[in-house]
Formats: sequence, structure tokens, C-alpha cells
Amino acid sequence: MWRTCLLNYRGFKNSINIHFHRPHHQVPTRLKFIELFMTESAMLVKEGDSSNRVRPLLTFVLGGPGSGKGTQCAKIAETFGFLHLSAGELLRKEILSGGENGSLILDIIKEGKIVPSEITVNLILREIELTENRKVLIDGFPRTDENRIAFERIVGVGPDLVIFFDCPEEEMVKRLLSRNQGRIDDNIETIKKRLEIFDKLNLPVINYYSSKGKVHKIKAVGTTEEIFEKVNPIFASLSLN
Ligand SMILES: Nc1ncnc2c1ncn2[C@@H]1O[C@H](COP(=O)(O)OP(=O)(O)OP(=O)(O)O)[C@@H](O)[C@H]1O
Ligand SMILES: O=c1ccn([C@@H]2O[C@H](COP(=O)(O)O)[C@@H](O)[C@H]2O)c(=O)[nH]1
Ligand SMILES: [Mg+2]
Repeated sequence: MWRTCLLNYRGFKNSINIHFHRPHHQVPTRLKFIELFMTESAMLVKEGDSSNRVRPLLTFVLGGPGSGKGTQCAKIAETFGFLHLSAGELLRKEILSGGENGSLILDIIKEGKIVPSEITVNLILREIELTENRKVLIDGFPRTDENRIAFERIVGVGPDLVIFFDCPEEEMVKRLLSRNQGRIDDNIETIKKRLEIFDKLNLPVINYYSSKGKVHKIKAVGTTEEIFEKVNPIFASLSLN
């Protein structure tokens, strides 16, 4: 049995209808996902409801270890209804679930190094495929230019915006050493390595997105609430409904 799907693509100037015709049993999630992601500004237009984005609004949230990415993402998610995906958390879950890459991931995290892109991108992709939420925060990814390129290759698009929490090293170290969540990488030896990797590999990613005009840099000092006061207007100014 064949099925015809209609996608109304609304660009900045024009609107076109795209018809997909394919066997009913061949509607795999990945294909659906590629369709959904085929364009930066694709919108599914239901009659009387233009608020239903096809492609999720993607936000990358970056910053050094302990800069407060997770803390602020939780507040953004709660206030603005985003799905919060922490790449580090997905990798830690993969270790705990005894997945096939678990021991490799554990060894890499202990050293503060970066997990191969394919593994992380596929974990993120799986979560995006599972959710109906069209507003997604990706916390702590991409960590390297290679991560960034792999994401764009596999997913087909980049972020709509990037938040960069800029925090002094000594503040980050202080926060990490008092986090007390039993993380294997929250010890001073691994923290030093994570900071080095951040400077060497993650700052170039931030610079890349800055050159594209996508980065909102937030000075991440002060209380959680003070920092959120700087974050809030960025999301409040987006048309999220
Ligand atoms: N503004 C703040 N002032 C003081 N402590 C904070 C602040 N924001 C977060 N923290 C605390 O600092 C620690 C690190 O914060 P968080 O986990 O949000 O950082 P992160 O950027 O996600 O770190 P990582 O990269 O290691 O996952 C946590 O214990 C958190 O409660
Ligand atoms: O995209 C990613 C994200 C994380 N890692 C590894 O996990 C740890 C912890 O990440 P947090 O964001 O601090 O929770 C990080 O130091 C890396 O080792 C990764 O490889 N790729
Ligand atoms: Mg975190």
C-alpha cells in the first residue's frame, strides 16, 4: 500500500507543496527525520495552525566544564518548554545501560577526552527522533569541529542559535569540585584535562558559530538567577509558539 504525504514548505518568500509518495511500510524514522530536517525554515502548515514547526528549533549550549550549562538549560527548558538533551548525560546513560560502546565511553570520559562523533551524534539523533517537542536544547555538544561537521552531515542542518556561557576557569574549578554528584570526571586531574580540551577543541567551534553570527555570549558569573536574567530575553525574543 502506498502513501502520499504532503509537506508544505514555506520559505522566506515562497510557499511550495512537496508530495512524498512511497510504500506505507517504508516510512522509517530516519527518512522521516531527513524530510523534517530538509530545510532550515521548513514549517508544517496545518490549516489554521502555523505554529507547528516541522524542523525543531535547535539550540546548542556551550561553555567550559562547570560553566553552568546544565543548570541554565534546566531553567530554559522549564520556562520555555524546550527538550533538554545533555550530550554528556546521554553518554553516561549509555555507560550505565551497558550499551555496546559503554566501556569505550567510560575510558574516554575518565580522561576528559572526546567520544567519537558518530556515537554521540547517534545518541542525540535517537532522542530527537523520539520526541514530539519542536524546541530542543543540546547541552555540551558539539565539542570539536569534527563533532560539528558530523552532526551537520548526519542530521543535515546546524543550530538556529548557540548560547556560550563564558566563565572564568577558577570559578568553573570551584563549582566542579563542590558539585558532589559522584561524577568520575569531577576530580582535579581530569578537570585540568577537560579545561585544556575545552580551550583547544571547543573554543574553535564557538568561534566558528560566532563567525556565522549565531552565538549569544553570556558572562556566566553571579547567581544562577542573575545569569538566567541574561539568558531569558534571548528566548523570549524568539517566536516560539
Ligand atoms: N551561577 C552559579 N553559581 C554557583 N554555582 C553554580 C552556578 N551555576 C551552576 N552552579 C553549580 O555548579 C556546578 C556545575 O554546574 P552545571 O552542572 O550546570 O555545569 P555544566 O556546565 O553543565 O558542567 P559540565 O560541563 O561538567 O556538565 C553544579 O553543582 C551547579 O549546581
Ligand atoms: O559531546 C560530547 C559531550 C561529552 N563528552 C564527554 O563527556 C564528558 C562529560 O560531558 P559534560 O558535558 O561535562 O557532562 C566530557 O568531558 C567528555 O569526555 C563527549 O565526549 N562528547
Ligand atoms: Mg553539564
